[in-house]
Amino acid sequence: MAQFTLVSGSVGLITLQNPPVNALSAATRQGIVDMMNKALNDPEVKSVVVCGQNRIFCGGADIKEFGTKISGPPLIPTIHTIEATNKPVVAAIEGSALGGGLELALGCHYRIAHSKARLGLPEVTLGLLPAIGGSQRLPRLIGVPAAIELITTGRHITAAEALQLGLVDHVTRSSTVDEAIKFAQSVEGKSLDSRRISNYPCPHLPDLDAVFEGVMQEVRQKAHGAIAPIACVQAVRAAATLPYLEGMEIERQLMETLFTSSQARALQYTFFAQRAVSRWSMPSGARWDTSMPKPVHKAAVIGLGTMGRGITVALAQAGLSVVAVETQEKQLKEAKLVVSGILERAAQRRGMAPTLAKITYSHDIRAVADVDLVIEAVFEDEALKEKVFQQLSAVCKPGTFLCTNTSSLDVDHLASLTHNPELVVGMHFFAPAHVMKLLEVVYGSKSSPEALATVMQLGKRMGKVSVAVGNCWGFVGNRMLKPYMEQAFYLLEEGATPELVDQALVEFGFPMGVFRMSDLSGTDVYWKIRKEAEPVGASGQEARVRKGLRYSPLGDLLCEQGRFGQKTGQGWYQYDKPGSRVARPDPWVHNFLEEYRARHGLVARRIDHAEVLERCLYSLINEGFRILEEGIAAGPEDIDMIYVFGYGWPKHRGGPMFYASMVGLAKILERLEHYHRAHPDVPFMQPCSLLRKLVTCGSPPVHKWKDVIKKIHSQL
Ligand SMILES: CCCCCCC/C=C/C(=O)SCCNC(=O)CCNC(=O)[C@H](O)C(C)(C)COP(=O)(O)OP(=O)(O)OC[C@H]1O[C@@H](n2cnc3c(N)ncnc32)[C@H](O)[C@@H]1OP(=O)(O)O
Repeated sequence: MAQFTLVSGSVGLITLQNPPVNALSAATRQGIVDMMNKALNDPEVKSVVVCGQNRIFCGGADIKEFGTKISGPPLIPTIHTIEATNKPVVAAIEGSALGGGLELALGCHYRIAHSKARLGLPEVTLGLLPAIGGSQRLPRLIGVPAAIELITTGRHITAAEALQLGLVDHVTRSSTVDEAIKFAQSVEGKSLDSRRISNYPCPHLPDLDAVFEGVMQEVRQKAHGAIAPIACVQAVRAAATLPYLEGMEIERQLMETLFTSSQARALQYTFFAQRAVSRWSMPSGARWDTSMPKPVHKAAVIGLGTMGRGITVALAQAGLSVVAVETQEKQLKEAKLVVSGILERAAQRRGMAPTLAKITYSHDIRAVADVDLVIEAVFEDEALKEKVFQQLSAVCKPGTFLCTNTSSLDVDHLASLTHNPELVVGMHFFAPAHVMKLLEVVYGSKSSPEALATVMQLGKRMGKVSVAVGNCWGFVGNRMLKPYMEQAFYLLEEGATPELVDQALVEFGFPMGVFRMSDLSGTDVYWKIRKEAEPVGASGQEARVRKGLRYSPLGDLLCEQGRFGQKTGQGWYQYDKPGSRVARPDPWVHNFLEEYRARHGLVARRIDHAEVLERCLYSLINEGFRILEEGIAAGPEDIDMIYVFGYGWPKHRGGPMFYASMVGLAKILERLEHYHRAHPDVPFMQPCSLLRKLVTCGSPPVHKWKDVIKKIHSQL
């Protein structure tokens, strides 16, 4: 797991060997300890270079070992030995030096990085802190403000930025290991007194208390309830105020709390789940590793509204040639300006030339005749999309994949209008499409494995977390959102205010609550969908009943007042002016709710945050179990990644299905039964049979659910 070689007569080269990323597993740590002892005790060795096999220095601690009983030696004593030795030790950083890997490098006397290397302390993203001395050494080396920023965000930085910060001593474009060996030889026998970071005083900051107070406030606000960023600030504060060894003790204590926390488990689950969803499968048995994607060099976007513009940017940034089609001349001109502006600003930020030349604009759909893949992004109107798909099927070259950006329309129906339904796939982007990480990739009953593989690969090229899901109303994300929103309306009927519901959800960790979110995206978006699904007043239904089931018309009544949310300056909240982002509670809404309750004989009661969370979240989770049972999502990880990357579910809670497993499936079942007894006319509260089955099977951990689902399907 680590190899020792004597090179150039006097340099001990220690190579970490644990593919794919040389993570610091127990065996690798043992290897480092043994090889370092060998090097430091060998009189022939005058200097040491540490590097990683396969051009990657080290991806940090082995995340798979977290949550198991940790064996193997700790690294802190060895890092102290490295720092204290009189033989110069040089870290040769290629690929990545992350987490524990960078902490090891910080214990070395010199760091030489390849120009393409990436460095960072991303422990916070796993619910931890850099606890191999990183929280104490980094601020001593690069100063408190820069260290806080890197440690609390977990951001990976380039070698150039690392050089600028003083994190590395030299950046090279040639062989890093060769340079490190030459350099190590050049400093053999020289004093290392000025190279031991733990001896450095932390650079002085005037008004330290005020700085940390401000930082803590900012970090708390961004953390949405995550505890690791707070602990990171506390650890850096210890570095800034205490001698090194006392700071190390604070680092250890903070880590002890974080290491076993449910947040760390959730974040580590998310790390692996994000990677697991790329290994997709279809109910037919087709899989990611047996289905070949087709190359896509040139793509087209049809419709240049907000979504189409974002998709055009995402495709261009992924390096594709794009044909952007918009039939309305004014919209086309405006889109061109907006797309160019976004690409120019992004290129400026990255110090690169913009990719404008890759986009051609047209108002004629025939311009897409030679593209490999089309993404239709016209207005969410079934008749309009039908027409576009018929046109596309007629004008595109044979074999062109036809994709629809829809949030709820039937992919199979659109496919049925084309000559080759096997080439049709849904691509549900989230606004803004060039920013949001999630892409729901919807395969229809006729979509070929090749089509799905192609679109999943395209999603990866665009930097998306792409999740393959089956075709049903709302797919996974919006389908689960329906019961969540429905419960929020019922809570208003029963006595809650939009502020109370939203506050409970924000305290849970969402960036905003359901009503603020609805105002932001436009209250009329779901109004339109509701009107289509359940026409108001059809067959003389009562206002609060649809098809014999409970219905809340509150959202419809709000829209009838022209209160479409932020864009109109009024919705569930009031805003200073249309488009303003500052939401304030609105007495008009409170009055509107009171009048509504009075009209329907409803008596307001006190509703607490626990009830809001149980009703909104458990009904959403229940629908998630139905989705798993029906095979619309292949596993709980797929649902969780959709919610984390597309719907603002707090990452430190791992996604709704992981959260359910942490709460306890028996408790979720018991509460759903309770609410269903109280509201038998709300089918979303009726516990799904998969949930019952899992509870009967002893509530297995989330990674075992697939086995239970498979068993259910094989029994059907
Ligand atoms: C014993 C107790 C010690 C306590 C120490 C506490 C202090 C230190 C803590 C840490 O160091 S925590 C770990 C910090 N490191 C990270 O967060 C880095 C995580 N990895 C990445 O960001 C990326 O993987 C990468 C290194 C940038 C490489 O990216 P790339 O896109 O090239 O490959 P991936 O698909 O992401 O990964 C390939 C493969 O490797 C697995 N993997 C990656 N990193 C780790 C790791 N640190 N531990 C275990 N496994 C890791 C990853 O899951 C992939 O596996 P498969 O999914 O393909 O099976």
